[in-house]
Amino acid sequence: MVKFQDFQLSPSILKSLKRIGFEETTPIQEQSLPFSLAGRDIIGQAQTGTGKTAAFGIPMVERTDARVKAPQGLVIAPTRELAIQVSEELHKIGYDKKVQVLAVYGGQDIQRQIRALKKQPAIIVGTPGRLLDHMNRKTVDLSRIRIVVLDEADEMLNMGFIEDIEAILEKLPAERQTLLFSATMPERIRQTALRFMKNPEFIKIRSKEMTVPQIDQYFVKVEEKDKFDALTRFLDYHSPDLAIVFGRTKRRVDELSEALSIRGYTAEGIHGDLSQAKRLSVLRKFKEGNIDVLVATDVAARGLDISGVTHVYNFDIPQDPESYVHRIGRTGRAGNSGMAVTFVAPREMGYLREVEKTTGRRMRRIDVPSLKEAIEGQQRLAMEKIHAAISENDLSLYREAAEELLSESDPVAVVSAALKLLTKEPDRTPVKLSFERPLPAKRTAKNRKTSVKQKEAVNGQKYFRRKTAGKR
Ligand SMILES: Nc1ncnc2c1ncn2[C@@H]1O[C@H](COP(=O)(O)OP(=O)(O)OP(=O)(O)O)[C@@H](O)[C@H]1O
Ligand SMILES: [Mg+2]
Repeated sequence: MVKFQDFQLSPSILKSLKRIGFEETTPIQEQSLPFSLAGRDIIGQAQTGTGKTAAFGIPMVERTDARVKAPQGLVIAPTRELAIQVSEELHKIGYDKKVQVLAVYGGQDIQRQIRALKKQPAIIVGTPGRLLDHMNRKTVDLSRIRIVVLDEADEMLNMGFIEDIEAILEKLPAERQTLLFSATMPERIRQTALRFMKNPEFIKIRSKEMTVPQIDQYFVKVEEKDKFDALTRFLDYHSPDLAIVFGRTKRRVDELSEALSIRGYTAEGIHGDLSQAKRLSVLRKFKEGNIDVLVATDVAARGLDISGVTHVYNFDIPQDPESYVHRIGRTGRAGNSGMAVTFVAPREMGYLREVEKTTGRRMRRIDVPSLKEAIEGQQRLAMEKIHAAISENDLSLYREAAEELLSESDPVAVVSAALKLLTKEPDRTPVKLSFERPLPAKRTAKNRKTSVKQKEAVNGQKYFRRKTAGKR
C-alpha cells in the first residue's frame, strides 16, 4: 500500500489530497510519480477510471510556482466537458497551494476567457481549437510553460486533432516536460508521440486485459430493426441507477432520446451539434440524477467521470476497439462495478472479435430479456421502493387506511395492486428510428473472401469518421 506521503510532495498538496480523500495511490499514480516528479517525459497507459488525472495533476501543481505570474502548466483535452472536469480536479489538487486554474474551450464567450487569461492563471486546461484561437489572438502567453499534458493522448494525436496539437506544441518552450496519458495507446500513435517527446519513460500498468475486471461485458446479437425494443427490455430488466446509451451519429442520438422519452424514460441526448449551454445542462442533470439515461455520441466516451453510472449500452457497436474501451469505461470507475452491453448486428460480428482481440477479454453472449423478465425487473424496483419507504419513513399516517384496505380485500390482492401502481410496465408505444446501416462486414476467419476493395471502403470510412470526429 503506497501513500501519497511516501512521495516528496509539498505539504500544501498533501493537505489538498487529504481533503479530496485520496490517501493511497492507484497503480498509475504510484508508478508514474517518481518519473514525473523528477521532470521526465512520460507516456502513461492505465485502464479507465484508475486515476490518471491526479497522476498528471499532482506533478503539474507541484511544478508550478504560485508567485510566478504566468501560465506554467498546460493540459490539452479533446472535449469541452473533459477540459472542465480536469480543470476542476486540478483546482482541488492546487487548492492549498493557491494555484489558479482556468479552463478555455469552444462555445464559451471568448471575451470572458480573455479577461480571465489576463489574470495569468498558473495552469490552463483547454481544447485544441480554442487554445489555438487564443494563441492567434495573442491573448494567451505560453512562453513560461514548463509542463504540458495531453490527456486522452492517442485521441489528441489522431487524425482529427494532430495538426492542431502540432501547432500548439511548436509554440511551447523546448525545455518543457511532456506527459501523455490514456487508457489506450495504439502502436502507430505511440510512434507519432515520440516526435514530441524527449527520451520518454513508457509506463504501462501491467494487466491481462485493457478493460477493468469489474465491468461485466456482454454482447447481444440483434437485427437493426429490433434494437430499440431490445434496449427498452434491457433498461426495464436491469433498472440501472444511471445508464449511458451510445449511438453512432448525432441523428441517432436525437432520435433515441426522443423515443426513450416517449416510452416513459427520463432520457436526454448529448452530442456536438447542441449548444454548449445545452450540453452542460444535460450533463449536470445526469450527474444529479434528474436524467436516468444519457444518450450520447462518442463526445461523452472519453474521460468523463460520473459517479453512479452502473450500465453502458452500445446501441451501435463502436467502429474501433479503442472507442469501445473508453465508452464502457464510463462505468466501473474507482473500483466500482458496472455492466456493459454491446448490440451487434449479425454482419458486425467481425468488429466484435476485433474489440475482443484488442481488449484481451471475451464478451459473454446474452439474449434480449423476455417481456416477463422486463416486468420482473421493474417489479423488483417497485419492491425496493416499498422496502425503502418502510425503513425510511414514518408511516403512521397511513396505517389506518392500510388496515381498512386489508379488512376489505385479500391482502395479497392489496399489495399486488399497490405494486402494479408503482411498477413502470413495459411500454410499447410505437416509435420511429431512421434505419442506420450496420457497419460493413469485416474480414474474419469465417469471412476471408472479403475483397480488397471492400476493405478499403472500410478503411476509407474509418478515416472519414476520424476526420469528422475532431469536430465534436
Ligand atoms: N488515489 C486515489 N484514491 C481514491 N480515489 C481516486 C484516486 N485517484 C483517483 N481517484 C478517483 O478515481 C476516479 C477516476 O479517476 P480519473 O477520472 O482520473 O480516471 P482516468 O484514469 O483518467 O480514467 P479515464 O481513462 O476514463 O479518463 C475519480 O473519481 C477520482 O476522484
Ligand atoms: Mg482521464
